[in-house]
Amino acid sequence: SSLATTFLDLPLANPLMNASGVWCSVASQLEALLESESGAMVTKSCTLDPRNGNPEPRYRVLDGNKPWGSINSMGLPNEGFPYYLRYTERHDYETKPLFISISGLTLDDNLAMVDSLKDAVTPAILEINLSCPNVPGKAQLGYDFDAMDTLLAEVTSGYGQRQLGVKLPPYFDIAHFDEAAAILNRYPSVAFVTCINSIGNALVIDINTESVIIKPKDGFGGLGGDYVLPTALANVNAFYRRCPEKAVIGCGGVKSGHEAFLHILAGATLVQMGTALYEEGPGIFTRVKAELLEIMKQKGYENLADFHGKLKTL
Ligand SMILES: O=C(O)c1[nH]c(=O)[nH]c(=O)c1I
Repeated sequence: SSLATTFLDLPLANPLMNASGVWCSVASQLEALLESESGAMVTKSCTLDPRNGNPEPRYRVLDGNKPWGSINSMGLPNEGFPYYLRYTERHDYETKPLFISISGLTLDDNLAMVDSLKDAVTPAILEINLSCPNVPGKAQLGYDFDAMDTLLAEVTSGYGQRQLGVKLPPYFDIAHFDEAAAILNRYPSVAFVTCINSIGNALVIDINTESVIIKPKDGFGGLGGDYVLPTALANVNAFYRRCPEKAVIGCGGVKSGHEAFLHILAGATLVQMGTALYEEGPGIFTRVKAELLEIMKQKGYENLADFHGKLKTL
């Protein structure tokens, strides 16, 4: 069996990569991802200028010894767009593809970053984050369909119809899947969707301290890990069914070959890891690769195409 795949006509050794935001904010982390066995990698969502982000503690795993998931309200800390643009200029694209994630605070900031990327003519693949839930006072684009439509119209024309993708928040209503997909399908150059970002504004309470466990936003933060897997699979499959011309990248609740297999069965071409990578480090890619291969062997699948998107219904 083989994990080899392609994405936007690029060859990948395997479908596994990090989720934006995890182990990808600074050069040392990006170099560790490059050296890891991931098939691809993505940078931390960036703004035009560097940001410190929210006060700490701003990331916690829940039930520490056996983390069922995580909650975070990082607040978009990042080194600023120029830092990541410089990394795209020195990345080794022969080793693995690189995605660059942007999350501008304004439409103009997003357009400025897109314009610089277009001029840079870099092989890096643009993933526009429409779903950061943790910038106080800023509603996320993914839940404002008019704003999302406007952004995509401006960005796709600004990017000269070059292929790009969007990172979406989870949706929980069939009508919302329909509406979001209808907008996305009007932009053929949006070649992929990454589902899902964290489930926004959850609240974790510690019974011993009778307190919330992260400092920003009175403890409200994005949920990741085991808790989000069924929602992640639903969003992957919903957009896989509704956007036949686009690829879907699955993200949410992947911590072993098992969940990676489920995401691919549901329609994901690539699979991202966030919480599990945060807790285990880049060695996780070696483990999950072996686990996924083992499951494929048990089931008699030679390659990913043998089961990609082949989820059965009853
Ligand atoms: O708080 C963050 O930095 C953050 N946290 C998330 O869970 N998703 C995001 O897209 C972002 I930009």
